[in-house]
Amino acid sequence: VSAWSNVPQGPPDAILGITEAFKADSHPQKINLGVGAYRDDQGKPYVLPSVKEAEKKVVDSNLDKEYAGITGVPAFTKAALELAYGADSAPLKEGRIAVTQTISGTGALRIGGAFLERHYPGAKTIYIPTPSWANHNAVFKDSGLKVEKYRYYNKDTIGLDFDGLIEDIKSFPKGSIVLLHACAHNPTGVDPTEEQWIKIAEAVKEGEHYPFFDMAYQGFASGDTNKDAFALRHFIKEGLLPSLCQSFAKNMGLYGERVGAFSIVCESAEEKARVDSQIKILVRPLYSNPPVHGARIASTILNDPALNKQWLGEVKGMADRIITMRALLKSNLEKLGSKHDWSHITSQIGMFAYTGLKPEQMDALAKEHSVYATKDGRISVAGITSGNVERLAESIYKITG
Ligand SMILES: Cc1[nH+]cc(COP(=O)(O)O)c(/C=N/[C@@H](CC(=O)O)C(=O)O)c1O
Repeated sequence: VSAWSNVPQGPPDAILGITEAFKADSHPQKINLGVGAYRDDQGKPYVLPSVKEAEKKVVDSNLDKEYAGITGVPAFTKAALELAYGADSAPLKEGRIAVTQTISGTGALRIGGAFLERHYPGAKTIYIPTPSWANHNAVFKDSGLKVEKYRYYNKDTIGLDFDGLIEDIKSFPKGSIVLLHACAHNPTGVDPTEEQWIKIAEAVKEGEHYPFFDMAYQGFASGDTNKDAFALRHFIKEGLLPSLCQSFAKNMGLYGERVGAFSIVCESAEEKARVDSQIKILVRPLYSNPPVHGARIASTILNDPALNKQWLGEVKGMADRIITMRALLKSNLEKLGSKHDWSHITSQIGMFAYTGLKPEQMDALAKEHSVYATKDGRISVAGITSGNVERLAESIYKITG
């Protein structure tokens, strides 16, 4: 008998499975609002011109294909830190930030989870928002951490449950690990205001909790990379020593190149050296060292002033297109005479809109209208175009009135 006869059939991935269903649909105007990947106004994947330019430079430099170090391409990780923490960041200038290149954002979360599981002095439990990115739970569980939740989203106001969030953070056992979405919360698109972030930092500091940031959308939320890094940089100004997971999948469109970074702000350069040595010991038996091509593209963009400027313009262009599609969807729903308040569609930020539609309504959207999105009512706004927004609004209106 085969060794695998008792392997059970597992469920399709909540997010990536939507694309399978979309592909199977033959409707000529089908719409895919599932996976959080940017599309242009023709509904096509977008390779940023700055990325094409940078890739040409990389290829023309005839680099070898030798192994990168365990922590990846140094010119990339150095520039990734500067993008996130800011050129004038104190810990950065004092050489106190340990960093490794990772297999995109998921890899950063996994390395971070595994590092905390192995070295965190407190309880090996991580508190994640309700709701959070569908994959967070499995990433941290598979890292060996216990996953608990804190209140984040208020379904009545379709906004932030700020009081609940603060109450929960204050109720955690002292020194708990708290996962925070730095910007463009997935799936709700609801972010704390800067004033609320200041209060969240106070609550985290008061409880001596450990802040673990997931920043998968820097620049993609507001169109301004510095603005989107406000929470992370404020926590550091307050003397907190966070971990950070970065992804260049969305803001550079490097989805399939798997470019990311994981960093830990340490108390001193000496501590950073010890932490760095343990990160290497953790990465080496996992995948030894990361792929160089995507990191070389990202590093070329970040380290070349002209390309960096061009890239920032392109990121802002993506963010602006999303903001325009939010406004178009809302105005189309209103034009149809919908009685609902759709202001959350434009007040939310980043790749996703949390519509408030129920799972059975999302099912009906797919079955009756060939509009595909995840059951939780999240739609990837990037999938909306000026060509499909009217049909989308009609479909939602027919279901919600
Ligand atoms: C918050 C968050 N963190 C990390 C990731 C991982 O991205 P990576 O490609 O590993 O850099 C994603 C991806 N989110 C979209 C795609 C996915 O689910 O993989 C999504 O939510 O659709 C996130 O939304």
